[in-house]
Amino acid sequence: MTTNSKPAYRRILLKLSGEALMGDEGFGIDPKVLDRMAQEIKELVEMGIQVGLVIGGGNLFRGAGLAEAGMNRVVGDQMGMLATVMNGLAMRDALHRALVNTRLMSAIDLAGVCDRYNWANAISLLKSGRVVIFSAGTGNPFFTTDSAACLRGIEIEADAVFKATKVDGIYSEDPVKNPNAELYSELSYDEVLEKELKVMDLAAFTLARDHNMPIRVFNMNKPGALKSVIMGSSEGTVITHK
Ligand SMILES: Nc1ncnc2c1ncn2[C@@H]1O[C@H](COP(=O)(O)OP(=O)(O)O)[C@@H](O)[C@H]1O
Ligand SMILES: O=c1ccn([C@@H]2O[C@H](COP(=O)(O)OP(=O)(O)O)[C@@H](O)[C@H]2O)c(=O)[nH]1
Repeated sequence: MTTNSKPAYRRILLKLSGEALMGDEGFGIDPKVLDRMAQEIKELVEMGIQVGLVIGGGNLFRGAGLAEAGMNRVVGDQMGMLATVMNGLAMRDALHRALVNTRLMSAIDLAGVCDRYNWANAISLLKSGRVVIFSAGTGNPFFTTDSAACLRGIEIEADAVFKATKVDGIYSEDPVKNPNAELYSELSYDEVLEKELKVMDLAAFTLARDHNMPIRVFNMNKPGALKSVIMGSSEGTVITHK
């Protein structure tokens, strides 16, 4: 592992899955996990890194799951998007308690709760050192927050999308099912497609590929891993054109 004394990135888009917020609970938000993540994000802000954040909603609702149970898919997706706003509110609160200036934006109008997503405002807030949380995904059903992370990452001209996950990176197979799976440190977009590795859904992935947005997958359950990858360690897996 090699690290430099200066951060390797200037502006990042960090994607946290909703499940990452629930810790060991089966549902909802674990305040201890939220506070730890807020502290880790604070460290980045103190190093001068501009942080955009996309949070999932899978700890509360997923449209596909609700549709399987009989609900209309669009309504289920709307509930999923609102779940990401709830997670965003909780994360903003944790960041404010950690004394980090943070703005919450939503792709859906929620006047009185948070700002409506606005690209120009987001850029100027990031430049002034605020963390900006992009919630409600893309604002459209049938998409995921991985798509939102790639979309916002491209829009704000982030250096890379950092996908925080529960495993150490991308493996030759699902490491939960096969503990002997091989961890990749680098992959090209084409290799991910050829090998059918499940990194994110295809819509999100092809958006990143077409706009040359590097994706780094790393394990957020490891304390300090976020700072370590930002400082240029080779932890996790990076996907680029190579
Ligand atoms: N080739 C693979 N490499 C790494 N993880 C994989 C792979 N295939 C499936 N997975 C699974 O994907 C999960 C992480 O996906 P992620 O998108 O972060 O979760 P979520 O679906 O909660 O958003 C891991 O827990 C792992 O079990
Ligand atoms: O652009 C979007 C992003 C999210 N969602 C809905 O919000 C849910 C929660 O997002 P996601 O599953 O991506 O969360 P994560 O897996 O990251 O926790 C999804 O299942 C969808 O129902 C949506 O409809 N459009």
